[in-house]
Amino acid sequence: MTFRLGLTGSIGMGKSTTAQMFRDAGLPVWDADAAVHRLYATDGAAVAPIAALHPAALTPQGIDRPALKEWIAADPAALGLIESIVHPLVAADRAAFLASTTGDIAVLDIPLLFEKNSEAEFHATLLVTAPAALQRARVLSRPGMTPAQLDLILSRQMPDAEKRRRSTHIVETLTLDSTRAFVHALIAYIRQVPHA
Ligand SMILES: CC(C)(COP(=O)(O)OP(=O)(O)OC[C@H]1O[C@@H](n2cnc3c(N)ncnc32)[C@H](O)[C@@H]1O)[C@@H](O)C(=O)NCCC(=O)NCCS
Ligand SMILES: Nc1ncnc2c1ncn2[C@@H]1O[C@H](COP(=O)(O)OP(=O)(O)OP(=O)(O)O)[C@@H](O)[C@H]1O
Repeated sequence: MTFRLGLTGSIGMGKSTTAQMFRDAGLPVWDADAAVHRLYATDGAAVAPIAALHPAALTPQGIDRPALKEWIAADPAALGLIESIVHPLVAADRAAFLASTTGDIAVLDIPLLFEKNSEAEFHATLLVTAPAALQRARVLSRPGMTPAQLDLILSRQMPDAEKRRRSTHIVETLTLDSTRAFVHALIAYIRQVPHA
């Protein structure tokens, strides 16, 4: 049995950095965002069904994300329609990854894990978090990001406090060394604890 560890966290909390630490420790990591990028790329499985719903999103490079965002902004039904195509394909990609994984622990990096109420699909969940001021400073240091844009993104994400309540494990990504030590300790802990 492969132990499924769900990894999640809000914008700028250090999810990608932490996922890389699990990779460096030798664990297989599946990335939900990367799966969606594959599905939208040329010949990706979501290209034809999404183009059938919204032809303006079709380009030679696959599905155009800005075109989808315009559609979502203009039509309240759009996101639900996109999700009804993308989510089963993402689930199939994840199932194929898990079926091909022989390791004892697999990490599944899923930005919307709690927003989509998926926690029952994992043996444990790890939330990456940081104090709000550190999160802001990290995100605002990205080129092109403004305080107004960040506030809009944060207002649409589930509050960090709610994610903290729902996760089984939490790591504060204050320094790279302390986070790496936590990652190694969590792997050792999961390997010690008997699970079905
Ligand atoms: C809306 C799209 C075109 C925006 O793409 P873009 O590259 O600009 O941004 P990105 O994918 O990083 O998303 C930005 C933010 O939008 C929010 N978001 C994206 N998808 C969803 C969704 N289905 N429900 C709620 N929020 C969402 C998230 O908070 C995310 O952090 C894209 O996210 C999309 O096609 N989403 C639908 C597919 C989906 O559900 N993906 C989520 C992973 S399964
Ligand atoms: N453990 C850590 N210690 C110190 N700084 C960190 C740590 N993890 C991440 N950071 C810093 O925070 C920034 C954001 O990290 P990262 O890109 O991993 O976040 P993310 O949660 O994946 O973001 P997003 O959800 O926006 O993609 C990085 O530029 C990095 O400098």
